[in-house]
This record gives sequence, structure tokens and C-alpha cells, in this order.
Amino acid sequence: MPLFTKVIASIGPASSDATTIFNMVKLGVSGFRINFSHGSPDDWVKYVDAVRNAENRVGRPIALIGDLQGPSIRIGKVEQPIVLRKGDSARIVFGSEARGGDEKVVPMPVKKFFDFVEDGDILVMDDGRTRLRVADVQADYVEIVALTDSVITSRKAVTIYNKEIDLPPLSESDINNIKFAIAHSFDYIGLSYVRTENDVDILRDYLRRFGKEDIGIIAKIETKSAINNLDKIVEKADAILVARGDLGMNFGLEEIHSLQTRIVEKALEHRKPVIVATQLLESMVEKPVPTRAEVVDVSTAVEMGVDALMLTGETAVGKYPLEAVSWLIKIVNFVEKTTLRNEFANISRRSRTNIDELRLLFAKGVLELTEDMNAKLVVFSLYGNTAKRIASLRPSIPVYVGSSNKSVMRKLAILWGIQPLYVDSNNYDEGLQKIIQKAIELGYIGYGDLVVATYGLKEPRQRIEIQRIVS
Ligand SMILES: Nc1ncnc2c1ncn2[C@@H]1O[C@H](COP(=O)(O)OP(=O)(O)O)[C@@H](O)[C@H]1O
Ligand SMILES: C=C(OP(=O)(O)O)C(=O)O
Ligand SMILES: [K+]
Ligand SMILES: [Mg+2]
Repeated sequence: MPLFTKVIASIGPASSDATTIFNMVKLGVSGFRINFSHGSPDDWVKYVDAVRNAENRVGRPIALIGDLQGPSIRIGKVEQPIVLRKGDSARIVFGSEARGGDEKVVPMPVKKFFDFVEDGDILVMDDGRTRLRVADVQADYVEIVALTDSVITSRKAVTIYNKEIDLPPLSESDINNIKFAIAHSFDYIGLSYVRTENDVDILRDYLRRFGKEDIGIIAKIETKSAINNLDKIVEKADAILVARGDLGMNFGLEEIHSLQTRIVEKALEHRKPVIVATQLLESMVEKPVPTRAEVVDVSTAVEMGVDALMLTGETAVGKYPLEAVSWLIKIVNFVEKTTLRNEFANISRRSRTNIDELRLLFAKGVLELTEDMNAKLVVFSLYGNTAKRIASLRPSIPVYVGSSNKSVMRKLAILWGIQPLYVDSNNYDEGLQKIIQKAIELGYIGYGDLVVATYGLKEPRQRIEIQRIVS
């Protein structure tokens, strides 16, 4: 299981059974994403139960991420995939369902689409595999011509190339899905198609209004506006996700690497957790072994010092979900072992103008003391802040974090290098001892080890204790 860079898996028909989810947790998955654009609440409840059962059986906190549809246009349900050859024409009609198959009718439940789209627009779908040209626009249907061989399946997002349809950041169904996520103790909510920092504020307001402000907001960076407003969005969000699927539809594919680099750097600069997602091991949707290009792509993302990598179609609908997880972990482990430890530290500890919190410097001090002594680091963290600061410094040693606060431990599960443990104690000193005991039980700490145990005090002061494990 990777010690530092974490793995998040999207759940879908290919991975929704309890055994697969349990096996993914055993392999080392630290978080699961449920995409609210697909399936139904009845499906999602089963996914949640399977994740929480696996979490209990393995005894390791797991993060649950609920991914909102956001201001995206998605087609409705088609019973049969619609197969188009390049040059074929088809019709997009207002409605939420269609037979599909030979009936080349694509249902479009978003009324505004028909007012917004214009002759000559290029529609991009399915992470860019489908490209259609708008040939004729009518009030409640649009004629299109396929520019590529395409297979159109249910609930696919539609990008109108170089245009951003002005839909509200959260639809009625998004708000229902926020309530669902709260009712089922999700740890994070993914905000798709973020355009400005105001979109993050709007979601934060809902969470506050519904009394669950501690749910983390993951801003998914995938639109041109988001890139233009990147700094402010990163400041407001709790975590950042490089959403390469839609990013590659709103920008040229050739721009992906530099966009990813820029987004990751910005997140590191603001010390926000950052996740890279989509098509990491895309060929494993069909094959049991990744391509060389995919291995290099994953390695590059790990070397950028991201907190986590997220599998999407590979585990949601792929034929080899478990192999995709084990290949991802194998590549992560190799790169972590071979990349000089201080490489990651250099990425994230370069002194940046915005480092002015004393606490961050304390955390840096404790961490570097522990690293230099080749000791083990144990942190008691009621709210997770000390642990988050240490993770943002890209520690070269595992950081064992304990707290009685389940949801804090689950949120930390997808951060770099954090090994979260539950301990039922609300006081720091007793808590530190319990974490050390539990870490010994789990084999993380052995006799003879030097342990640095720490927690952040109210006033900016780090409490540090060093002990040798002798009995
Ligand atoms: N729960 C699901 N049920 C059916 N199909 C799904 C599900 N989750 C994902 N998929 C399929 O896998 C594709 C990639 O997954 P993902 O990236 O999570 O979705 P999207 O890109 O549509 O937001 C989706 O477009 C969809 O075709
Ligand atoms: C993660 C992404 O979002 P979604 O899968 O919802 O399109 C993406 O676009 O890469
Ligand atoms: K998206
Ligand atoms: Mg996607």
C-alpha cells in the first residue's frame, strides 16, 4: 500500500459489489468517489454501505467523495448505445430518455441547450472520443453530424467547444445530492465545472445552511474560467482536482501537461491537497496491463508531488478494476522509492512568500527533526490541522495521525503520507500514548524505534515528546 501518494477509486457497475470494494481497500485504496451524474440514490446507498463495511473490516479510515454534476450539460438515458460512423447524422431532441441503438436520437433534458447551441458549434463528449458538428438548430431538436466514429451512452457530458453555457453552479438535483451526501456522512463533495471562487462560496453556503460545514470541498479544475480564476479558487477550496477529462475537452489535449503542472504547483503553493484524475490507466478499461505511456503519466504525476491519484472509468466501468488499482499502487510505490525523498520536500518546502504561519514552521521543524533522527512521527490531531500542515510539507516518512474524530481521520486518508488511526481519546497526552500503542499493534512502530510524538497547542506552540520504544 503506498505510504505517501494516495489512491482514490470511482465506484460504478464494475466495482460496486462489496467484495470488489473490500479488495480495493485491502490493496490500499484510501478514498472512493461516487459520481452523482450516474446511477441513482438507491445505487449510491449500496456503494456507501460497502465502503463503510470495508473500512470497518480493514480498520483504516476511508474518505468518501460525492461528485456533483454541476453546471454541465449531460444527455439523458439511452437504452442502447448510439453508434455513429464518421459522417453519420443524428438528432438531439429535448427529453430525458430515448431508445438509442439504430434510432439515432440523443435525449437532451437541458432545455437551455437548445437556446444556447448554434449552427456550426462543435460538441465534444466522452473525454473527447466523440465529436459532433451542429448542422441545424430548431426549438426542440438539433441536427448533428458525427466528426468521429462515436459510441454515445447514457448521461454523457456535452461540451460545446469554446463556449461555457451559463447554467447556475448548482442545479436542483445537485442540491438534493448535497443533502444525500450529508445524510450519508460523505467526507468531501466534488464541485464540477467550477468557474469562479464564487461557485465555491455558494456550495460552502449550502453546507453551512445544512449544518455540515466540515465536509471538504474539492474544486474540480476543468473549464477555461477555472484556469483564469485559478488562484482565487485554490484559496477558497479545501482540495483541488485536476479533472483531465473535461480539461481535455475545453482545451487542446496538447495543453494538458502544462495545465496539470500549473494547477498542481498552485495547489502546493497554497498548501492545498491536490488530486490528479482521469485516464491515468485508460487502456486498462479493456486490458489487464497498462501502456508504457500510462506508466510514465502516473510516474510524472507522482513526481509532481500530488496528494492522490483518482481512477475514474478504469474502476467504474472497466473490465479490470482490481488490476487497475494494483498497477497504480505498484507504479506509485516504485516512483516513491526511487525518487530522492528530498525531491518531494524540495517541491513543497521551497520557501514561499505566503508561508507566514508560525504553526507551519513548527510543523516543518518537528518533521525535519524526526526525519534527521530517522525516527517515527506520531501526531494527535483533534481537527486535523497539524496533520494537514505536515502533509503539505511532503514528509519523507509516514505520519501516524490519531484522533477520536472519525470524519477528521477519513478526510486525512487521501492526504500525502498520512496514515490515519482511530483512537478514542479526547485529551492530547493520553491520545498520543494510545496512537503509539495502536501503531505498535498494527506493526507500524517496532521495539527499539525512536518516536517523536507531537500535537499543536492553542497558542502557536508545538508540544513535542521523544521516546524510545523499549517494552
Ligand atoms: N455509476 C455508473 N453507472 C454507469 N456508468 C458509469 C458509472 N460511473 C461511470 N460510468 C461510465 O464511465 C464513464 C467515466 O466515468 P467518470 O469519469 O466517473 O464519469 P463522467 O466522466 O461521465 O463524469 C462515464 O462517462 C460513464 O460512461
Ligand atoms: C474527473 C473528471 O470529472 P468527470 O469524470 O465528472 O467528468 C474529469 O472531467 O476528468
Ligand atoms: K467533469
Ligand atoms: Mg470523467
